Amino acid sequence: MAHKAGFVSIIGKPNVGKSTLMNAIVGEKLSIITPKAQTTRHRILGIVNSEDYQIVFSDTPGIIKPKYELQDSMMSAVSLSLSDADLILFVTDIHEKHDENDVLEKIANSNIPLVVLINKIDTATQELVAEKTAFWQEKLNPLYIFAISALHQYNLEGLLPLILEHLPEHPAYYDKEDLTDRHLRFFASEIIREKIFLNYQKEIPYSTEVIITSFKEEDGLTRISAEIIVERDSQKNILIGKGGSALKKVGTEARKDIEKFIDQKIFLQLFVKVIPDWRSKKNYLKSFGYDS
Ligand SMILES: Nc1nc2c(ncn2[C@@H]2O[C@H](COP(=O)(O)OP(=O)(O)OP(=O)(O)O)[C@@H](O)[C@H]2O)c(=O)[nH]1
Repeated sequence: MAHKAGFVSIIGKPNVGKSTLMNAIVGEKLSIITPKAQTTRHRILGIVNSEDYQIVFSDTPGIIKPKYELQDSMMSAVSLSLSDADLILFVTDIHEKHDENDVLEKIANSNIPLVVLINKIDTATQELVAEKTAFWQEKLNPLYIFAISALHQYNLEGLLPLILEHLPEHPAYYDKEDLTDRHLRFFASEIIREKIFLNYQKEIPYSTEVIITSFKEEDGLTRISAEIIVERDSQKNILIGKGGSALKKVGTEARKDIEKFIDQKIFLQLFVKVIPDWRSKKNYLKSFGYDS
Protein backbone atom coordinates (compact mmCIF):
# COMPACT_ATOMS: atom_id res chain seq x y z
CA MET A 1 0.00 0.00 0.00
CA ALA A 2 1.26 3.47 -0.87
CA HIS A 3 1.99 5.85 1.98
CA LYS A 4 -0.73 8.40 2.79
CA ALA A 5 -0.35 11.75 4.50
CA GLY A 6 -2.48 14.85 4.92
CA PHE A 7 -4.06 17.55 7.05
CA VAL A 8 -7.32 17.35 8.97
CA SER A 9 -8.85 20.52 10.39
CA ILE A 10 -11.02 20.29 13.46
CA ILE A 11 -13.36 23.28 13.31
CA GLY A 12 -16.27 24.56 15.36
CA LYS A 13 -17.51 27.14 17.82
CA PRO A 14 -15.79 27.68 21.17
CA ASN A 15 -16.38 25.00 23.80
CA VAL A 16 -17.97 22.39 21.52
CA GLY A 17 -15.27 19.85 22.38
CA LYS A 18 -12.66 20.18 19.62
CA SER A 19 -9.67 19.83 21.93
CA THR A 20 -11.27 16.88 23.72
CA LEU A 21 -11.87 15.19 20.37
CA MET A 22 -8.35 15.73 19.09
CA ASN A 23 -6.86 14.48 22.33
CA ALA A 24 -9.05 11.39 22.18
CA ILE A 25 -7.85 10.68 18.66
CA VAL A 26 -4.20 11.54 19.18
CA GLY A 27 -4.12 9.80 22.55
CA GLU A 28 -1.95 12.37 24.29
CA LYS A 29 -2.84 15.53 26.10
CA LEU A 30 -1.64 18.00 23.48
CA SER A 31 -4.34 20.64 23.69
CA ILE A 32 -5.43 22.18 26.90
CA ILE A 33 -9.02 21.41 27.91
CA THR A 34 -10.98 23.57 30.31
CA PRO A 35 -14.71 24.22 30.73
CA LYS A 36 -14.29 27.85 29.56
CA ALA A 37 -14.78 29.00 25.99
CA GLN A 38 -11.97 30.11 23.72
CA THR A 39 -9.06 28.61 25.56
CA THR A 40 -7.42 27.48 22.36
CA ARG A 41 -5.81 30.46 20.66
CA HIS A 42 -3.11 28.76 18.69
CA ARG A 43 -3.17 26.36 15.85
CA ILE A 44 -2.02 23.19 17.51
CA LEU A 45 -0.96 20.21 15.51
CA GLY A 46 -1.37 16.68 16.71
CA ILE A 47 0.14 13.98 14.55
CA VAL A 48 -0.94 10.37 14.30
CA ASN A 49 1.71 8.11 12.79
CA SER A 50 1.80 4.57 11.57
CA GLU A 51 3.95 2.76 9.07
CA ASP A 52 1.47 3.47 6.25
CA TYR A 53 0.18 6.93 7.08
CA GLN A 54 0.60 10.24 8.86
CA ILE A 55 -2.42 12.34 9.83
CA VAL A 56 -1.78 15.92 10.89
CA PHE A 57 -4.62 17.40 12.95
CA SER A 58 -5.03 21.08 13.57
CA ASP A 59 -7.21 22.19 16.42
CA THR A 60 -8.28 25.71 15.57
CA PRO A 61 -9.56 28.42 17.89
CA GLY A 62 -13.33 28.35 18.25
CA ILE A 63 -15.06 30.22 15.47
CA ILE A 64 -16.14 33.66 16.58
CA LYS A 65 -16.74 37.12 15.18
CA PRO A 66 -13.62 39.28 15.63
CA LYS A 67 -14.15 41.89 18.37
CA TYR A 68 -10.60 43.06 18.84
CA GLU A 69 -7.13 42.39 17.40
CA LEU A 70 -6.56 39.13 19.25
CA GLN A 71 -9.77 37.65 17.86
CA ASP A 72 -8.86 38.84 14.36
CA SER A 73 -5.71 36.80 14.51
CA MET A 74 -7.70 33.79 15.80
CA MET A 75 -10.00 34.01 12.79
CA SER A 76 -7.04 34.06 10.41
CA ALA A 77 -5.88 30.84 12.05
CA VAL A 78 -9.26 29.34 11.13
CA SER A 79 -9.02 30.51 7.52
CA LEU A 80 -5.47 29.25 7.25
CA SER A 81 -6.44 25.84 8.48
CA LEU A 82 -9.35 25.71 5.99
CA SER A 83 -7.00 26.53 3.15
CA ASP A 84 -4.58 23.64 3.60
CA ALA A 85 -6.93 20.87 4.82
CA ASP A 86 -7.59 17.56 3.07
CA LEU A 87 -10.61 16.95 5.28
CA ILE A 88 -12.67 19.08 7.64
CA LEU A 89 -14.13 17.75 10.85
CA PHE A 90 -16.85 20.22 11.80
CA VAL A 91 -17.67 19.72 15.48
CA THR A 92 -20.97 20.96 16.88
CA ASP A 93 -22.39 20.72 20.39
CA ILE A 94 -25.78 19.00 20.23
CA HIS A 95 -27.28 21.85 22.29
CA GLU A 96 -25.69 24.69 20.33
CA LYS A 97 -27.69 27.35 18.54
CA HIS A 98 -26.88 27.88 14.88
CA ASP A 99 -26.88 31.59 14.24
CA GLU A 100 -23.55 32.02 12.49
CA ASN A 101 -24.44 31.54 8.88
CA ASP A 102 -21.32 33.34 7.64
CA VAL A 103 -19.13 30.70 9.22
CA LEU A 104 -21.23 27.81 7.94
CA GLU A 105 -21.13 29.33 4.47
CA LYS A 106 -17.36 29.48 4.63
CA ILE A 107 -17.23 25.78 5.45
CA ALA A 108 -19.85 24.69 2.92
CA ASN A 109 -18.13 26.66 0.15
CA SER A 110 -14.62 25.45 0.87
CA ASN A 111 -14.84 22.43 -1.50
CA ILE A 112 -13.00 20.28 1.02
CA PRO A 113 -14.58 16.95 2.05
CA LEU A 114 -16.67 17.62 5.14
CA VAL A 115 -17.60 15.41 8.09
CA VAL A 116 -20.01 16.70 10.74
CA LEU A 117 -19.53 15.48 14.29
CA ILE A 118 -22.49 16.08 16.59
CA ASN A 119 -20.82 16.01 20.00
CA LYS A 120 -21.93 15.61 23.63
CA ILE A 121 -24.75 13.23 22.76
CA ASP A 122 -24.27 11.76 26.24
CA THR A 123 -26.25 14.80 27.41
CA ALA A 124 -29.15 14.44 24.94
CA THR A 125 -32.15 12.27 24.06
CA GLN A 126 -32.29 10.04 20.98
CA GLU A 127 -35.00 12.29 19.55
CA LEU A 128 -32.70 15.30 19.72
CA VAL A 129 -29.88 13.33 18.07
CA ALA A 130 -32.22 12.41 15.19
CA GLU A 131 -33.46 15.98 14.91
CA LYS A 132 -29.93 17.47 14.80
CA THR A 133 -28.72 14.86 12.32
CA ALA A 134 -31.51 15.86 9.94
CA PHE A 135 -30.75 19.55 10.53
CA TRP A 136 -27.05 19.25 9.62
CA GLN A 137 -27.74 17.00 6.67
CA GLU A 138 -29.99 19.69 5.24
CA LYS A 139 -27.77 22.63 6.20
CA LEU A 140 -24.30 21.44 5.14
CA ASN A 141 -24.87 18.27 3.12
CA PRO A 142 -21.70 16.64 4.47
CA LEU A 143 -20.12 13.38 3.35
CA TYR A 144 -20.87 11.84 6.73
CA ILE A 145 -22.44 12.70 10.05
CA PHE A 146 -21.38 11.03 13.28
CA ALA A 147 -23.22 11.45 16.59
CA ILE A 148 -20.45 11.18 19.17
CA SER A 149 -19.26 11.81 22.69
CA ALA A 150 -15.64 12.96 22.57
CA LEU A 151 -15.45 12.96 26.36
CA HIS A 152 -16.63 9.35 26.72
CA GLN A 153 -14.91 8.28 23.49
CA TYR A 154 -18.24 7.04 22.13
CA ASN A 155 -18.68 6.28 18.40
CA LEU A 156 -15.19 7.46 17.43
CA GLU A 157 -14.03 4.12 15.98
CA GLY A 158 -15.25 4.82 12.45
CA LEU A 159 -13.44 8.13 12.27
CA LEU A 160 -9.89 6.98 11.63
CA PRO A 161 -10.73 4.64 8.70
CA LEU A 162 -12.86 7.40 7.19
CA ILE A 163 -10.06 9.96 7.49
CA LEU A 164 -7.58 7.55 5.91
CA GLU A 165 -9.95 6.94 3.02
CA HIS A 166 -9.84 10.67 2.18
CA LEU A 167 -6.13 11.22 2.68
CA PRO A 168 -4.02 11.58 -0.48
CA GLU A 169 -1.01 9.42 -1.25
CA HIS A 170 1.89 11.48 -0.03
CA PRO A 171 5.16 11.02 1.88
CA ALA A 172 5.17 12.03 5.57
CA TYR A 173 5.29 15.77 6.25
CA TYR A 174 6.92 15.44 9.66
CA ASP A 175 9.41 13.11 11.28
CA LYS A 176 7.49 9.99 12.24
CA GLU A 177 8.92 10.09 15.75
CA ASP A 178 7.40 13.51 16.40
CA LEU A 179 3.98 13.75 17.91
CA THR A 180 3.72 17.47 17.39
CA ASP A 181 5.58 20.39 15.81
CA ARG A 182 5.47 22.49 18.97
CA HIS A 183 8.27 22.66 21.48
CA LEU A 184 7.94 21.52 25.07
CA ARG A 185 8.05 25.11 26.19
CA PHE A 186 4.82 25.77 24.29
CA PHE A 187 3.06 23.03 26.26
CA ALA A 188 4.53 24.37 29.48
CA SER A 189 2.95 27.77 28.76
CA GLU A 190 -0.37 26.16 27.79
CA ILE A 191 -0.47 24.19 31.04
CA ILE A 192 0.18 27.35 33.08
CA ARG A 193 -2.56 29.13 31.14
CA GLU A 194 -4.92 26.24 31.81
CA LYS A 195 -4.32 26.61 35.58
CA ILE A 196 -5.06 30.35 35.33
CA PHE A 197 -8.34 29.55 33.55
CA LEU A 198 -9.26 27.09 36.28
CA ASN A 199 -8.27 29.27 39.26
CA TYR A 200 -9.60 32.74 38.42
CA GLN A 201 -12.96 34.27 37.62
CA LYS A 202 -14.42 36.66 35.08
CA GLU A 203 -12.04 38.68 32.94
CA ILE A 204 -8.77 37.55 34.50
CA PRO A 205 -8.19 34.49 32.28
CA TYR A 206 -9.00 36.45 29.15
CA SER A 207 -6.66 39.30 30.13
CA THR A 208 -3.60 37.14 30.64
CA GLU A 209 -0.89 35.68 28.48
CA VAL A 210 1.92 33.39 29.53
CA ILE A 211 5.44 33.67 28.14
CA ILE A 212 8.16 31.17 28.91
CA THR A 213 11.25 33.34 29.43
CA SER A 214 13.66 30.52 30.16
CA PHE A 215 13.60 26.73 29.70
CA LYS A 216 16.78 24.93 30.68
CA GLU A 217 17.21 21.18 30.77
CA GLU A 218 19.84 20.07 33.25
CA ASP A 219 20.66 16.60 34.54
CA GLY A 220 17.37 15.27 35.90
CA LEU A 221 15.85 18.71 36.35
CA THR A 222 14.27 21.26 34.00
CA ARG A 223 14.27 24.88 35.14
CA ILE A 224 11.42 26.94 33.74
CA SER A 225 10.71 30.64 34.23
CA ALA A 226 7.49 32.17 32.99
CA GLU A 227 5.97 35.63 32.87
CA ILE A 228 2.24 36.04 33.26
CA ILE A 229 1.22 39.19 31.39
CA VAL A 230 -1.87 41.11 32.54
CA GLU A 231 -3.39 44.42 31.47
CA ARG A 232 -3.80 46.25 34.81
CA ASP A 233 -2.29 46.50 38.31
CA SER A 234 -5.61 45.39 39.80
CA GLN A 235 -5.40 42.17 37.79
CA LYS A 236 -1.83 41.65 38.95
CA ASN A 237 -2.97 41.89 42.58
CA ILE A 238 -5.75 39.35 42.04
CA LEU A 239 -3.38 36.96 40.29
CA ILE A 240 -0.85 37.10 43.09
CA GLY A 241 -3.45 36.91 45.89
CA LYS A 242 -3.01 37.44 49.66
CA GLY A 243 0.63 36.86 50.53
CA GLY A 244 1.17 35.27 47.12
CA SER A 245 -1.19 32.38 47.90
CA ALA A 246 -3.15 32.41 44.64
CA LEU A 247 -0.08 32.47 42.40
CA LYS A 248 1.52 29.76 44.51
CA LYS A 249 -1.47 27.48 43.90
CA VAL A 250 -1.24 28.05 40.13
CA GLY A 251 2.49 27.34 40.26
CA THR A 252 2.10 24.10 42.20
CA GLU A 253 -0.68 22.75 39.98
CA ALA A 254 1.18 23.71 36.80
CA ARG A 255 4.45 22.21 38.02
CA LYS A 256 2.78 18.84 38.72
CA ASP A 257 1.19 18.69 35.26
CA ILE A 258 4.33 19.79 33.43
CA GLU A 259 6.32 17.17 35.32
CA LYS A 260 3.83 14.52 34.21
CA PHE A 261 3.95 15.79 30.64
CA ILE A 262 7.73 15.87 30.20
CA ASP A 263 8.30 13.03 32.64
CA GLN A 264 10.96 14.89 34.58
CA LYS A 265 11.26 16.96 37.78
CA ILE A 266 10.94 20.67 37.12
CA PHE A 267 11.65 23.88 38.98
CA LEU A 268 9.05 26.49 38.02
CA GLN A 269 9.25 30.23 38.68
CA LEU A 270 6.32 32.52 37.86
CA PHE A 271 6.43 36.31 37.53
CA VAL A 272 3.52 38.66 36.92
CA LYS A 273 3.99 41.67 34.63
CA VAL A 274 1.60 44.47 33.63
CA ILE A 275 1.48 45.55 29.97
CA PRO A 276 -1.46 47.95 29.61
CA ASP A 277 -3.84 46.93 26.81
CA TRP A 278 -1.62 44.17 25.40
CA ARG A 279 -4.51 42.56 23.58
CA SER A 280 -4.97 45.56 21.29
CA LYS A 281 -1.31 46.05 20.48
CA LYS A 282 -0.16 44.30 17.38
CA ASN A 283 3.55 44.26 18.19
CA TYR A 284 2.92 42.51 21.49
CA LEU A 285 0.65 40.00 19.84
CA LYS A 286 3.37 39.30 17.35
CA SER A 287 6.00 38.69 20.00
CA PHE A 288 3.57 36.30 21.71
CA GLY A 289 3.29 34.25 18.54
CA TYR A 290 -0.06 35.41 17.15
CA ASP A 291 1.03 36.21 13.63
CA SER A 292 -1.80 37.32 11.41
N1 LIG B 1 -20.80 15.96 28.38
C1 LIG B 1 -19.82 16.10 27.49
N2 LIG B 1 -18.92 17.10 27.64
C2 LIG B 1 -17.93 17.21 26.72
C3 LIG B 1 -17.83 16.32 25.61
N3 LIG B 1 -16.76 16.70 24.86
C4 LIG B 1 -16.23 17.78 25.48
N4 LIG B 1 -16.93 18.11 26.60
C5 LIG B 1 -16.66 19.21 27.55
O1 LIG B 1 -16.85 20.46 26.91
C6 LIG B 1 -15.93 21.44 27.42
C7 LIG B 1 -15.15 22.10 26.29
O2 LIG B 1 -14.32 21.14 25.66
P1 LIG B 1 -13.04 21.57 24.77
O3 LIG B 1 -12.51 20.33 24.17
O4 LIG B 1 -12.12 22.44 25.55
O5 LIG B 1 -13.77 22.48 23.68
P2 LIG B 1 -13.13 23.31 22.47
O6 LIG B 1 -14.10 23.28 21.38
O7 LIG B 1 -11.75 22.81 22.18
O8 LIG B 1 -13.07 24.75 23.10
P3 LIG B 1 -12.19 26.03 22.63
O9 LIG B 1 -10.75 25.68 22.86
O10 LIG B 1 -12.66 27.08 23.56
O11 LIG B 1 -12.50 26.32 21.22
C8 LIG B 1 -15.04 20.67 28.43
O12 LIG B 1 -15.55 20.89 29.72
C9 LIG B 1 -15.20 19.23 28.00
O13 LIG B 1 -14.99 18.33 29.06
C10 LIG B 1 -18.79 15.25 25.50
O14 LIG B 1 -18.78 14.40 24.59
N5 LIG B 1 -19.76 15.20 26.45
